[in-house]
Amino acid sequence: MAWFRVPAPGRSSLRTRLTAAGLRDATGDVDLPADEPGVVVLSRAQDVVDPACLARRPGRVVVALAPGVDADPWSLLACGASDVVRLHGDDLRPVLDRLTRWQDVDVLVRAETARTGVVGVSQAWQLFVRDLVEVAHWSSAPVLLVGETGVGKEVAAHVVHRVDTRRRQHELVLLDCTTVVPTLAGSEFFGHEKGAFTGATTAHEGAFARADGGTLFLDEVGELPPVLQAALLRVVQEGTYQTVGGTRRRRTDFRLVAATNRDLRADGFRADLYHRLAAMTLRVPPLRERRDDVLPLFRHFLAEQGARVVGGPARRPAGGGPGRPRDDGPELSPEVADALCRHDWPGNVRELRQLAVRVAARHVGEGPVTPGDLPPEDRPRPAVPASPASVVPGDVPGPQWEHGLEGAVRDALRAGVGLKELKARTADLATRVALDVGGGTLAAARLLGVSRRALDYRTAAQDRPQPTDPSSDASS
Ligand SMILES: Nc1ncnc2c1ncn2[C@@H]1O[C@H](COP(=O)(O)OP(=O)(O)OP(=O)(O)O)[C@@H](O)[C@H]1O
Repeated sequence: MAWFRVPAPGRSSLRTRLTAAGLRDATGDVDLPADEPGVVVLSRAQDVVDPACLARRPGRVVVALAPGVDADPWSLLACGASDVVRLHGDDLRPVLDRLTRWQDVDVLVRAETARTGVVGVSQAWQLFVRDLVEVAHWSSAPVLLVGETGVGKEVAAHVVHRVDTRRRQHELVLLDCTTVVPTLAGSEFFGHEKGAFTGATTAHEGAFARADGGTLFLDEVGELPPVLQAALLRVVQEGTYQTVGGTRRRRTDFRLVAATNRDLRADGFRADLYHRLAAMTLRVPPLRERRDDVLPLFRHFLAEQGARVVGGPARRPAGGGPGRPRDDGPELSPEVADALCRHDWPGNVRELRQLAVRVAARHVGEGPVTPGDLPPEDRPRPAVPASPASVVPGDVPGPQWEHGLEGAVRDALRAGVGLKELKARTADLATRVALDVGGGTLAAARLLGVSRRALDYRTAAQDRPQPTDPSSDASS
């Protein structure tokens, strides 16, 4: 139930009218109520809104200024108010209309996320998904989704299609512009007639035709070649296209949702097309800006995997069928939860999902996910290397080799280091560790998790360190 606050005493008539409109009186609450939108009415010149309250509850509070009360609306918005309206006489409609809209948005968000298995509890995600649903449901404008790889742009495109009641009974056509082959691009977008070119043995329906009535999602739209940018602009402007080999223009009517992880304005993308696509630009926040989502998402993905793994633990059903957010995955040990929350997730939700797949494959039984369930390459680097102290004379060497030589090689390969460079780096690393431990190559080999022969081979090209502890080498 939406709420109101009228901080000034003696405004009982205002209270009575707001209560009669179905709002709950939250004037005495210590903090702004958390789950529902509401209104704070400033009815005297000396009334103020506590900015800290707004900051904790952004996106859901309208501040209403009674006649004669003045306040800077831009400062209130900057503090977290969603809107500032001036009341005229007894008319509460501007306030009530906004609250009703936000409640409708909430209902749609809850219904759609429950139906499609979209998970997100953080404030940043909630603000994003509410904006998305509002734009998608109450307008027909194109939507541009901007965000890093793996943040959920395609997931968001599905939400747009689902909540657009005029479009959802038609098709959502997904097209990844990075995979469009230039020579076939015309056919993929426009379709072709039978015999239009060699090999065109049948007519083919392109994306513009399939999306008619529905939604066209162009992923990585920044990769679209210039010639196709021009063609797309014409379709978007005129709502017509011509098939390859066709003789007449056909009509199409779709909602365009585009996604990019680059700044199209700075990247040689056609400015006129950009302005068409960017009518409603929404930024999908990266996972590191919504760390509250990490654990719910991880448990959701683990539960999905649990249901798929043959012989996986039989868990209670998710209570909603496939695609719904799941909270029936295994618990996480505190160390695992802590490690997940600390990670920066450069690959965003996709990276988290892939980790859940790897962890689900290692996890056994009904107990919590333990640190050992994380594959070695996914474990956080320990602050202090867990090397056997007995073989580490002298200083603790740097972090590059704390996963052993194999780990260092794997890290380098992942970073795209070439083979020649890799050879030089491993030789250098092996030599450095041997020097760090006082020149004893047997101790260094143990520390790096390889045989002494392998270490000798690696360091052969380098200046061989002189052992300072001959006894350690004598024992090999
Ligand atoms: N909020 C979410 N709830 C559940 N699953 C999600 C959510 N966000 C993303 N995912 C999952 O994470 C993976 C990556 O999401 P998606 O493909 O939508 O990202 P993207 O931003 O479109 O990536 P790219 O930029 O690489 O195309 C998918 O498996 C998707 O189902």
